[in-house]
Amino acid sequence: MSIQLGPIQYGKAETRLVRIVRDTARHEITDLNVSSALRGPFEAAYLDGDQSNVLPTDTQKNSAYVWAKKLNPDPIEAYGLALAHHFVDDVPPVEAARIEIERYGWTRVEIDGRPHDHTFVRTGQEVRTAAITYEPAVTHVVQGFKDLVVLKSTGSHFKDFLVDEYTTLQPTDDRIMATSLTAKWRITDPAADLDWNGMYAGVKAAMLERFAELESYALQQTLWHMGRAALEAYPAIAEIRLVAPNKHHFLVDFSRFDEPNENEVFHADDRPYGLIQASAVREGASPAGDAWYSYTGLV
Ligand SMILES: O=c1[nH]c(=O)c2[nH]c(=O)[nH]c2[nH]1
Repeated sequence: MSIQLGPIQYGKAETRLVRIVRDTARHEITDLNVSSALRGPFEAAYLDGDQSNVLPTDTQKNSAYVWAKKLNPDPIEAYGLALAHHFVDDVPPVEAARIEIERYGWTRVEIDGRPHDHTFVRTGQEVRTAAITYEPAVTHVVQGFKDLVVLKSTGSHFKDFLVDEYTTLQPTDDRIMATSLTAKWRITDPAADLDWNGMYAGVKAAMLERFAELESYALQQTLWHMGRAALEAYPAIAEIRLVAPNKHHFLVDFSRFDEPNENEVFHADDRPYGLIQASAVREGASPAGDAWYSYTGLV
């Protein structure tokens, strides 16, 4: 019986770093969770415990800190690309690097309507994500977000579904649609001057507009149209993947009470939930390669 070593990668996961830009009295904050993974000829470390090719994960953590100092890590995609280039270009024998970043949002506290220079409040909205894979013959950036909680209180139907002897669900022409959306979109070999923050805001806005305006007959349909909206808005995006738990809101039965309940009071159930996944791919797009080969599973 022959047992072979399979695919390997190693690195430092979840380096929490906060960068303050304080060149003026008006500070800027970038709050990150950074993971790096190196890919290359590291078999000896696994097979024999030979560390001669192994750049310690502790060093990778330090590099994440130093690169956050060298350059303001905003946009996170440019920071991730620079860090990946460092590992591959400066550290033989590293052959490819994967950088995964979560960015937590902060906005300025407002006092008497004026944004404060150095006091911030965490935004409860989505976590922005980026995954950079530098190989180096090809570069993939997967930009995205997770935990974007959205809800529409009407404009959603679910009816005419397949029914068998176990089906109890009632059809509806007016329900709440809500989800906590994860979206990731791939740009392969991005242009050097790509406006990452602009693309992020634009994709999010395009998807939210479609979510709001599409008369929905299923979460599946809504996701497909949201994904299409992103690809329509940005030709540089090769494909997009969406994951959406259907956050069910069940109408509370008021038949025992002396009150009507005309789609006004719901029970927000947390589990089980439908879990709907979708993707949209541009025809003729460059191949995905290892763009989706994840390290931490966080982004
Ligand atoms: O949008 C929906 N898609 C489904 O597949 C489904 N299944 C279900 O029970 N409710 C819903 N809603």
